[in-house]
Amino acid sequence: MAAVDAAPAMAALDSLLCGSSFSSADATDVSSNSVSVSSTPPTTVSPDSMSLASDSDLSKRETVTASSIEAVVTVTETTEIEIESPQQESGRQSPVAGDAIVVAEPPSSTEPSPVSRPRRARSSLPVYNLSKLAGTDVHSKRKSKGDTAQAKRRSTGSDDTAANRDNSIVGDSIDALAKGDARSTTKADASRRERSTTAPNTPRSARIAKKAAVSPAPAHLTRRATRLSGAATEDLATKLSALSKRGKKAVEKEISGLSRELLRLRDTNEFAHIDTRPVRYTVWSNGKYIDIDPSQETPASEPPRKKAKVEAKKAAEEEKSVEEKQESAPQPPKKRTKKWLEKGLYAGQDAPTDVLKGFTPQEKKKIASNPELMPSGKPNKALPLPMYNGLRILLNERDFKLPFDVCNPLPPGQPKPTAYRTMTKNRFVGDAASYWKKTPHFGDSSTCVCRAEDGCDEDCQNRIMLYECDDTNCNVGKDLCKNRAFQDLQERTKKGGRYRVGVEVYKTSDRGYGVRSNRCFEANQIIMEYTGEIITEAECERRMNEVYKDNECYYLMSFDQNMIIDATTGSIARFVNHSCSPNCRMIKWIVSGQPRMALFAGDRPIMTGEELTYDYNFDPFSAKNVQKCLCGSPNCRGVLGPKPKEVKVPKPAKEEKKKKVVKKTSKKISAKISAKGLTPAKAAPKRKLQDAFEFDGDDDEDTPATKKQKAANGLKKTLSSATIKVAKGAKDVAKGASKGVTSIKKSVASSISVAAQKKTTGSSSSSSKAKTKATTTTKTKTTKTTKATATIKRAMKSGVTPKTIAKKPAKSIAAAKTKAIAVSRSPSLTIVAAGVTPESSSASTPSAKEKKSASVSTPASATAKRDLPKLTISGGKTSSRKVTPSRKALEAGLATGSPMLARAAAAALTASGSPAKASPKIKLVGRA
Ligand SMILES: C[S@@+](CC[C@H](N)C(=O)[O-])C[C@H]1O[C@@H](n2cnc3c(N)ncnc32)[C@H](O)[C@@H]1O
Repeated sequence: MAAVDAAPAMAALDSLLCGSSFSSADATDVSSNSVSVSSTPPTTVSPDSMSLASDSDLSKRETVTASSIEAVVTVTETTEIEIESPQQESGRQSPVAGDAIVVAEPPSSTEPSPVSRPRRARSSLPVYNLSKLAGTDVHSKRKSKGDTAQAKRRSTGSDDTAANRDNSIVGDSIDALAKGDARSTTKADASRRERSTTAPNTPRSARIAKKAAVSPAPAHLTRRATRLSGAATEDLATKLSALSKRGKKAVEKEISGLSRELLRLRDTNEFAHIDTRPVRYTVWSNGKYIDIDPSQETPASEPPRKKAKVEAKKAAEEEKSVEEKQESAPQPPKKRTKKWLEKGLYAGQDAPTDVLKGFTPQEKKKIASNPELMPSGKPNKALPLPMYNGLRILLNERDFKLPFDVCNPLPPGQPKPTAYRTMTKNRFVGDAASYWKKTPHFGDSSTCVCRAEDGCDEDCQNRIMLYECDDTNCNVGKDLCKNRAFQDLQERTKKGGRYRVGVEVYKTSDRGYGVRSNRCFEANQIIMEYTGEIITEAECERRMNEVYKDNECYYLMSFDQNMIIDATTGSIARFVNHSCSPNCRMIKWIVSGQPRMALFAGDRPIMTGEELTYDYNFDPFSAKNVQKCLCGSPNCRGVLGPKPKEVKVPKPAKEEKKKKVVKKTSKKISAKISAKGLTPAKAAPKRKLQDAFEFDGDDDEDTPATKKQKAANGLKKTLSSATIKVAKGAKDVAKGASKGVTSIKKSVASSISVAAQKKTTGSSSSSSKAKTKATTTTKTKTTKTTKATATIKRAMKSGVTPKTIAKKPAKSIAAAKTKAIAVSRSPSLTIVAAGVTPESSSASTPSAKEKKSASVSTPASATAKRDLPKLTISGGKTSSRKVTPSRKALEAGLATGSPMLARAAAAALTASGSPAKASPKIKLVGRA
């Protein structure tokens, strides 16, 4: 052992230090105690080969021991084990064990070795006590009996770190190796032994401790204890200085490298097992991940930087808000502006301009004497008084109540039809479009002759003809023109909203759905357009048989050119119910050359909340198709059918024949429709020729003003009857106006196309002449596909300028305020003859005498004529007004639906020196 070479020792040390921190711990394996603690002991003790080796083997083993530290360790271990073998316990001493002990004994006899112990003591030691080796003997009985020494050991041991212990041992080993003598080695061994004595849980240690307690510990023991308690590193450094350069470097390198690395690691959160990542709370619902708003997460989960940012932001915001507060503080609080309700009971209805209208002179005096009652001229921003009675109420100082719905006329949430598809514009479907294009019969409008001050009022020729003014046919201009109902409607409803639209569908108690007003409407004001799909008769038939066969209600209405509007997909006007005393009318107008249907208010204003109705006036064709009318008006006819007069009026046999032929073409479909549900549209009555000129039953109730309005708005007529009327009217006009009209092909026309062209030659001076060409095309329809056209062409020179032609009749019409010439287009084509209101149409029929003299022929209804206003021409003085022949012709022409034809006829009349020229006055005979 003394001959141990330093080089292999250093190499061994090197290998010991090159590893983890546990490498140095492994170095403690040189201690037998360490071995016994760290290694897994066998459960049964049996002498190994080394313990049984003979003396002769000893020399060999020593050589091995000298060759490497590991060998030394092995030997030592073996020695230790041998010492504690049960064979020794039985008194049989192994030579190896004895030798080993001898080697470990210090040479000096004066200094007792701390590790030397009596053989007796050694033999009494238990061999391989598992609990001791594993360190679990602290829980043994001895501990519970108050083994203070053991407790002390344990507390001492807890102070010592493993590293210190290891270092001290390594230091001892190095020390010994560096000295290179046996004594040093022995000393190192002794230190190992001493180390083993400090190891806990061995009875031997306990005994040593007892000894130490009795006698003071030797100096070297004290020093070693100090070393074990923490000064070992310094010692190590001191001792390393004794090493050779190479060894020192190697050791320093390893140690310093390790410590640096450890230092670096120690500062990391990872090393300290600190998780700084934010905790994200995840929520899963029904197998889906729900992302939580990060702002809802606990602030603790925010990383510090983010937290700092958020805090800074918050602080900035607070500062800002404080600044704002400071800034806003001195400012006076904003004045709240009251928003007044403008809608309600009077929505859409202008207040009367003349507040004194209708007051008696006494009342007027009273009002004048009380200036408070007189209107100040300032706009009234308060809740208005009842519009027409307000002033009177104030005057008489009466109490009054405003209706409950003055500001909220209709409660919301009305039930609506399920299949509720709307269409705001007509749409041609199938063949309808192509067929429609072939007959541009409405392109004959000419510019009206109204003046700015007139503003296209009731005397506007476009209005009379039910042509809407636009940029192409208006003399007044958009700003002043009042004949633009459809444009007004579009503007009104463009923005939407219930008050602008003004109508809503609601559920009636007994007639299915209906439509009521959401606002007020003036008399004759446009309310809504009747739109839908424009289809041919064939398509209508197909739909009736295939699509609507199970329907209870149909929304089909005869329109124009044998077409039908199917409003199943269309505007809500289709829900308007019938009434025998309606407050509205359905009228067809020509807008930009195209026919359009719309619902207009009747002759009296409509108040908010009223149900809107019009007279279907359709022919059920069969008694079994008759539906009971539930309108509830006093003059209810009892059924949804034509007006009684229309049924009562006897018809000449000749006309009956004609009508029968006409009916053939459309009866088939109409009958089907009426059989299915008696809708107003398809089942529209086939008006008889004279029906178009008959009065309604409520004629007597109508004032002249009412009649005028009615005349201006027209009356629905059926396709076939209108055709006849037009054909006949055209013929009569031609006869009466000039007798120069070549011919009109009489036919059972389904429609009439009247085109008129005005050709003006020369300047606007009085010498200039106008050339007017009037063409009337009558389409015959004996079958659906055949058409016969009769064209009347007349080009005549007129002695009057176009201005004369145009203005004279206009003026004449304006003068006749009590009468109106109206052409009303019903779903097929409705014509109201000159001087005839829709309701008084039968009264317009001139007498036979008048027919002869005036040549103005309208289909007659002899029964009513005496009661009705008549338009006639006489050579004498007129009782009411004077009308030129051209006016007469114009009026007659208007009856056919074409102002141009009328003008042409008038020109012809003038030029041909007809009786009309000789007696150019038209006598308008009013009702008695
Ligand atoms: C075009 S729809 C009108 C809207 C219909 N009420 C609805 O709910 O769809 C026509 C049908 O309404 C019913 N109707 C309309 N006015 C009526 C009245 N005055 N009396 C009874 N039924 C009426 C009839 O059934 C008629 O066939």
